[in-house]
Order: sequence, then structure tokens, then C-alpha cells
Amino acid sequence: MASPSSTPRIVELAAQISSSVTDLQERLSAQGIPSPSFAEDNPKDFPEDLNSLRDALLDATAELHELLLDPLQLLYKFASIPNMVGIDATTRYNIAGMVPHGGQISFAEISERSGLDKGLVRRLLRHAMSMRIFQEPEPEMVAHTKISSFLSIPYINAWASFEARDTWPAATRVVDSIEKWPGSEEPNQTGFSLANNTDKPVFEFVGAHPERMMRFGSAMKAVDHVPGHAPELISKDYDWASIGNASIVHVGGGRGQIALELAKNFENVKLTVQDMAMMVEGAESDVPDQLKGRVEFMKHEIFDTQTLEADVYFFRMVFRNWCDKYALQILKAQIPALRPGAKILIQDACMPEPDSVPLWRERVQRSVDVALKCYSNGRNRYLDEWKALLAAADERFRLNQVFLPKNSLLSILEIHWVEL
Ligand SMILES: C[S@@+](CC[C@H](N)C(=O)[O-])C[C@H]1O[C@@H](n2cnc3c(N)ncnc32)[C@H](O)[C@@H]1O
Repeated sequence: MASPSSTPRIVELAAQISSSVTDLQERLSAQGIPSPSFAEDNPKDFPEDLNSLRDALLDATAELHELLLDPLQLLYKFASIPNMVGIDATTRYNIAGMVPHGGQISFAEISERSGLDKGLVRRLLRHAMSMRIFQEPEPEMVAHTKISSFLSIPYINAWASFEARDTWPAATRVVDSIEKWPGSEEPNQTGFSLANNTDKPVFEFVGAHPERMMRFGSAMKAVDHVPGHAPELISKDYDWASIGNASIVHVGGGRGQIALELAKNFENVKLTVQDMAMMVEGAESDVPDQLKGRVEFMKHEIFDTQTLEADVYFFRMVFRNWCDKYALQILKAQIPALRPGAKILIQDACMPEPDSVPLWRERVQRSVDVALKCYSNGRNRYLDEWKALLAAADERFRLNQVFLPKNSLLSILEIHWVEL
């Protein structure tokens, strides 16, 4: 991108980085937070109030780094194919779980415990170390970094394994699926279908494979760590107090993690979580005593006619899994239960226009969008696409407001049901 000033871009970026780093470090010191490092015990997360400074720094450092790569190197960086080999091996053998926290373990011992050849362990782990996963504090010994320590959390290991064993093979077949089924909106005509040689939609296929189900479940839990996705944010993301004594149906609400968070913070609301049978089975037993009676579960297929009358129907990260053909069916299925004044709240991505948000956040959104295509022919929608979807479903769906909470990747669309 040409700079309007005569200062070369790399010099401009370096100056911006220097002053922003000084500012960042001062603010970290003022809060008594250690400066970022790869040390195992270094904090994983930055305080929220430093987010915009961090956004600016991440974009500036990435731009400087990418300006200094030649085209082949830049393409190679993004292709990153061999990186997945190291991540697959590390997570499949749960090597992060073998490394003692605050201690070290030899390549030889990892070889013994994993059954992998010692030379191969050294080779794969040194490759992982080049990505800051593990470190070699002395020859032949492996210790944690902040990154590998994070990977040692069992559900994070399972999520990374999900990316390597489920997403990666499916991603390699997305373009094949586009060639084979041009324009398809079907959830069983995807990269995932081709990679797994199945004609079943992803949830059905995974449901029949417990090991994969476990990886998928972990991936859903790991999404909570993506900036702006933490379940605790849900209470701040929308003015729930404004809906008063409300009944909420949380459609596709999984095992109720979000519903429990809402019930905990807003004592006037009562929630019914609807999801597939295998998802809601036994979920009620996780409801703490003090919330019992205010969070209930109900087996409900998302395309079936809604049978519960409520004040609010809440969909979180649901529509993204479906192309318009099916998203329309889901919306229309709610209509028989809707009474004037009922609200539909949709919490999902509202895709940023290019250059409207920090690039590193835009990259996350666009990667998720492609992953959705890869799994179910789903998609992240732009605001005009949401509006068109609602209008096509029924003119009585009126988009009232769109909230984009600060630091969130998920918007909330507040839709009113208006009798004409
Ligand atoms: C991406 S998850 C979102 C879960 C939850 N709303 C959250 O935000 O954590 C999508 C949810 O849709 C549910 N789902 C998918 N297909 C469904 C169907 N046919 N009927 C009911 N629920 C379905 C899944 O079981 C899953 O809980």
C-alpha cells in the first residue's frame, strides 16, 4: 500500500511499533503484569483494556514482517502445510502432557513413552520448537514454553488434534467439493464429506464416531479462548436486564454453558435449552442447585416447528453452520410460536468489510468463514446478507438493532417479530 507521506512505509511502521511498545510496556508495568515472553509461566492473556494497543501492534508488526518477505516466502508462510505435521504428531501422542511443568524431559524418554523413534521425536519436536511450541533448554532436553504449556490442557490438546486430524484433511478437499458440486448448499457436499468419504452431514457423521465426537466437543470448548468468544462475555454483550422477567428459548444451545452463565447473572430470566437428543441427554445434571428450575433442557430438532412460546429466541453460533436454504427453514420454523413483541436474538459473526477492523482479527473471521464452508457449506454473513435472509424468511422479522460489542468477533442482531 502506498504511503501518503514521503517516509518509507517500513520506517513509518518501525516508529509506530517503537512508540506503541513503549506505551504497552508502561501500561503493563503500571498494572504489575510481566512483559510478554515465551516462558512457561508468562500470562497467556493480555488485559482487555490493552486490546486496541495490542491490535495496532499486531497489525504493524505483521505488516513489517510480511513486507520483508519475498513473494515465495510469503506464500510459503501462509501455506504452512508442514506445520500441521508437527502439530498432529505433538497432539496425537499428547507430548505436551509428558513434559513436566517447570521441569524437563529428554527426547529419549519421550521416545520411550510415545513408542516413536528417538530421531523422529527430535526431528518433529525441533520443528515444533521453531513455532515456539516447546524449547530445548539444554541439548536433548525438552521443556515447556507458554504455548506448549497451554497445549498440555487436555481439551486444548484435543482441539489442536481436531484441527490437525479433522479440519486439515477436510480443508484440502474444499476446492474439490466446489468442483464436484458447484453452488451446493447441502451440508453433505463439502470438503469434509470428500475427506471422510461420507454422505452424512457433519454432526450425524461425528455423532457415530465417539473419538471424533470428543475432539469436536473439545474444539467447541477451545473456541471459548478465541478473543471475543468467551462465554463470560455473554452477559456484557447485550442488555439482558432490559428484557425483564423473560422466558428465553436458547435454540441450538448445546449443553447449556451460555444459558447457565445468563441464569447466573440475571435472576429474572428462565431459559430452555433446545438441541439434538445426544447433546441434551444428561445435561440437566450439570445445572447447579441454585439455578435448577430456571435452566431446563429439551430435545428439539432445529428444523422442526417451534413449540415453545417465549419472549426471546436466542441463537448463538448456529446460523453460521447453515447455508441460506437451511437458515431460512430454521427461521420459518419459529414462526408458529412467535407472538407480537417476541424477539429473536442472533449472536453470530457479522463479517467486516475489508479494512474496517484490525487485519489480524479480519484474518480470524475469514479463516472461520472458510472452515464453515469446509464442514457444512455454512458461512459467515455480511450485514446486508443478514438483512436479505430475514426479508426472505418473512417480512414480519424486523431487524431492530445490531450490537457489536467491543473486542468481540460476534455481533448480536436484535430482531423483533411484528404482526402486520
Ligand atoms: C456451533 S454449536 C453452538 C452451540 C452454542 N449455541 C454455543 O454458542 O456455545 C451449534 C449447535 O447447533 C446444534 N445443532 C446442529 N444441528 C442441529 C439440529 N439438527 N437440531 C438441533 N440442534 C442442532 C449442535 O448440536 C450445537 O450445539
